[in-house]
Formats: sequence, C-alpha cells, structure tokens
Amino acid sequence: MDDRGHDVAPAVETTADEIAAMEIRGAATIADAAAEALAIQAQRSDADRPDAFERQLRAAAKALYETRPTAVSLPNALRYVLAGMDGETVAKLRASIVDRAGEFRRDLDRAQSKLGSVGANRLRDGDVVMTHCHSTDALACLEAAVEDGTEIEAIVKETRPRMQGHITAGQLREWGVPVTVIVDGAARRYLDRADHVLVGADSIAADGSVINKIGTSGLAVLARERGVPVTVAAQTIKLHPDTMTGHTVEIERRDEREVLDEEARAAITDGVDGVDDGLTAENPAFDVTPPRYVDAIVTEHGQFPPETIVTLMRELFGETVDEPWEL
Ligand SMILES: O=P(O)(O)OC[C@H]1O[C@H](OP(=O)(O)O)[C@H](O)[C@@H]1O
Repeated sequence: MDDRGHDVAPAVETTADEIAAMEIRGAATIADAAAEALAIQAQRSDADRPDAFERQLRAAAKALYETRPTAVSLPNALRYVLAGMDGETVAKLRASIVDRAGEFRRDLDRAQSKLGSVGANRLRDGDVVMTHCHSTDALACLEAAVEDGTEIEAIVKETRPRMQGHITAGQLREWGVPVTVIVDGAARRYLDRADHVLVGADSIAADGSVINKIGTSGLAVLARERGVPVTVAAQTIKLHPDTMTGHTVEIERRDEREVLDEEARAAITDGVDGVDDGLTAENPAFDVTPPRYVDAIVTEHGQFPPETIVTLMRELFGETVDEPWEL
C-alpha cells in the first residue's frame, strides 16, 4: 500500500486498494464505491477543525483518484461529492459530504435504469446481441429488454485477459437469456449471427471516441465491416470533461502477468538459456474506438450519435474542470 499519510481513513485505503486490484471494478461501480468511501471518510474523521476536515477529505479523494487512470467516472464522482462540501463547522461539513455522496449514489442508480430503458428500445424480439467484457450499463439495457418481455439471445466474448465476459454470461443466464460464449478471436465469424454489438465505456471523449476494454475497437471495426450496429451504453458520468480542452485519456497498462503468468512464461522458455530475456508481454487494459465506428451512445438523457456528445458534455460540465483534491 502507498504511503497516503495519516489523514486517510483505513476503510478508504481499503477501497482504494480494492479498486487498484480490480476487486471493485467497472466504471459505474468504481464511482459508487468512491462516493461511498468519501462518505465513510467524513463519518470517521477525527478532525476538530473545518480546515483539518477538508484536508482529510481531499487526501482521501486523492488516494482514490490515483488508483486507476482511465475510467473518468472516478474523478467525476470525487469532484461531484467534494463540490458539495459546505459548512462552517465540522458537523456541517460532515453532513454535507454524507448527503452529497448519498445523492450521487442514488442518481447513479436512477441514471442506469433510465439508460436501460433507452437502450432496450433498440432491441427487438429475436435479436442476437454480441457483448464485450462486463458492463453494468450495457447489462441494464439487456435487463430492461428482458423485463419488457423481448426475446433476446447473447453472444458473449470471453474478453481476455481477465475473462470478464464470464461475469456477463453469468448475469444473463440468471435472467434466462440464452448465452453462447466465444473466444475473442471468433468475433468476426459470429458477427454473422449478431444483430447488435453492445458495449459499455470507461470514458467518452469530446469527439465521441469511446474508451473501453481492450478489444472494443477491433470489434467495432469488424462490426462495421459486417454491417452490425454498435451501441455504447454509458451514463453521463463516463463523459470526460477534460477532453473538451484537448486532454487525452490515459490508457491504463496493467501487470503483464495477467497476459502471461509465471507458468505460461516458464513453458515458453523451458530449458532454453537466454530465451526469457527477450520475452515480454504487454497489457493495455483499454483501447479507443473512433466515433465513425459507433452508431449510438445510449445515456440516461437519451441516445446520441457520437459526434454530438460534446453538446451534452458542455451542458453537463460547463467548460472548466478543477481537481478539488489538488487545491
Ligand atoms: O460502468 P460499467 O458499465 O459497469 O462498466 C464500464 C466498463 O468498465 C470496465 O472496465 P474495468 O473492468 O473496470 O477495467 C469495462 O471496460 C466496462 O465496459
């Protein structure tokens, strides 16, 4: 664990570590956990003065912020909760953070179910939907379709290296949706059977580019070649406000052992001197899908062609974005 100073509550450190280790994962879930952690920090703070309390909250936000760099829902959540910090006494400051975090978490839930009904409208009886990775926003669309009585089937890409497609498959089976799991390399072949590609997003840039789990961009290109529409399900906390001023989204690179563990490495290099020296694996967790390969971005405010998302972004975030944990 990093040295995060004495200001950060142990429970917040635990949440930060769980996000970094992907025990808490998925952009919406990370945002929810971060807001909850700030509320816990506020409740457990031993600060006896308002400035000390504010310093602790900022330190907690910074510790959470530094865990994973790509999903913008994390800084958006932290920014939203800290922006509500208000009051002249510790008691008032505490109450303001707890209320604001609660409001954020309720809004997050509502946004996801609203987005689900918007996305479900794109699906018809008999449709086959191909998914990538595990996205609660994408699943909300499928859940709403199932609740409407729409008969759908799913082709679920397993999504190396962490096989998060299996989580999607499990959830869909729980809802009674017939599921076919395929290896990632089989996507093109199975697109012939698909009516939609449906994915989530970790961040959406001002030009409508979609940053999502590695493999999304390849899938979108193949889907275009096969004439299958690509839908991205993303609540507006996935909109990356910094990209309006030219900031690029950092792509997280994870441990190469997720791709090539010690056993696999040993099998490759078995008994041959010097082979290991030149053997590396790369593990970028996300890629960028250009807007021309995306048909619609489904949000809680309705669906948008990717090129128009900047209008919504300006409306929701304005032009300026501060990092309140760095003040
Ligand atoms: O917010 P929801 O829709 O649940 O997830 C959005 C995206 O977050 C995930 O990233 P990771 O698994 O945390 O690396 C996947 O890339 C998924 O598409």
